Amino acid sequence: MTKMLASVTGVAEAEIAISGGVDIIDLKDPKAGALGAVAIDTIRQTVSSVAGRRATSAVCGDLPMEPEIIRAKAEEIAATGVDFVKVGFFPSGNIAACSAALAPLAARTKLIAVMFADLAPDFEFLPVFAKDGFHGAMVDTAQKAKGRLLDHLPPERIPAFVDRARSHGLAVGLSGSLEAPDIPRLLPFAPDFLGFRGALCDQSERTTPLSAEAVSQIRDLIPEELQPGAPSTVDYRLLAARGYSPGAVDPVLGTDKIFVRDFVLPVEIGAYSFEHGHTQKVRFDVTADVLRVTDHPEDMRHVFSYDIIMDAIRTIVAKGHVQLSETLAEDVAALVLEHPRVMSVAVRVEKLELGPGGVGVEIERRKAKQQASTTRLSAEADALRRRPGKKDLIS
Ligand SMILES: O=C[C@H](O)COP(=O)(O)O
Repeated sequence: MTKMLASVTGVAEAEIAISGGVDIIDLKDPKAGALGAVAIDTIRQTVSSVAGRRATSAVCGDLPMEPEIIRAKAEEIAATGVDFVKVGFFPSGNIAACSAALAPLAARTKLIAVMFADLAPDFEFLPVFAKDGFHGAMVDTAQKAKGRLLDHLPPERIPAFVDRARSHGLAVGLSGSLEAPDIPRLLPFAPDFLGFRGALCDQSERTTPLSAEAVSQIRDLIPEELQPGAPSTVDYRLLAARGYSPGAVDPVLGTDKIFVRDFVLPVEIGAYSFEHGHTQKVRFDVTADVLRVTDHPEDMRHVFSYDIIMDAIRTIVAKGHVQLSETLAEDVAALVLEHPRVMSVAVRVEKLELGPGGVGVEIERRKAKQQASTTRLSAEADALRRRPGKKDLIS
């Protein structure tokens, strides 16, 4: 289950975050750069105030990539008792040396390597961090005024980071000026946590104080793990809004058609040899029948984002050459139908460079009985309640 990390400046904001249901309290000074460190005493006071009610982390700062500087700062922060120490790795020839310098500390403290989507991150360092004992790796953005995570690391490139980190046993975090509409687009990658600061502040201005209302709105978009023994009064309509438990949705509300039209991408596709080794323009038209969760949609909790459809298409296309239009259509339909609120989907795949206008295929696929997913969720919920206490990678 993906957890929510909130970057806070100290005790007062930590309490706002805890009250809003945040899972990880991250100490950071948003006025001191992308990874601005807060004073050691502030970290100590906040860790003491949180007193184990939540996991805690703290950043080392935008430090030069000098092994001894990095090691000394990380040791100092680890001594405050935080659960995780976040170390920023900026482009340099010294990354491997900095990672190695932290290996002794990594043996006794959970270190998170922070890479930056807007600074051409080299994910070849992920196995290096793992070798040196890091607990996890995350991608953030360094230049907060220059776009969000997905502007620099598009959805189709996220699996390269997540899968690579996971294959080396690293916990995975995603952050970088994330906003509410980013959340349903990132949850399918099942990161261990999503990190926020800007979206938790008034006017999304990360240097202003944390807003309880903003924290709550972001929290509501990330399904919380049902705590063992939690009361059964889970708001299934809200879970449905996040793509869970369609069975709990009021059948009277019916479905809406969410569509993507004339989405043209360069695609490596075709069975003929002359179609290999290059791309051709392919137009996608997709219409999904999505269970409604309210007749008064107010925010991202209540909608199914068409971005999810486009991300699904981009992710499939990024995998490489596809022989048949039919295969491409089936793959897109299957990925869109994975979303629990999608009941059926029509997919049209059209090659635009081969025929008089276009040639291709159109399919419609319906989800297998929705009871399966409802049964699945209630079974999951029951299992979570019974579970004595699952060890999370981030906990
Ligand atoms: O990981 C948490 C970061 O502090 C995210 O900050 P941001 O949302 O302002 O990019």
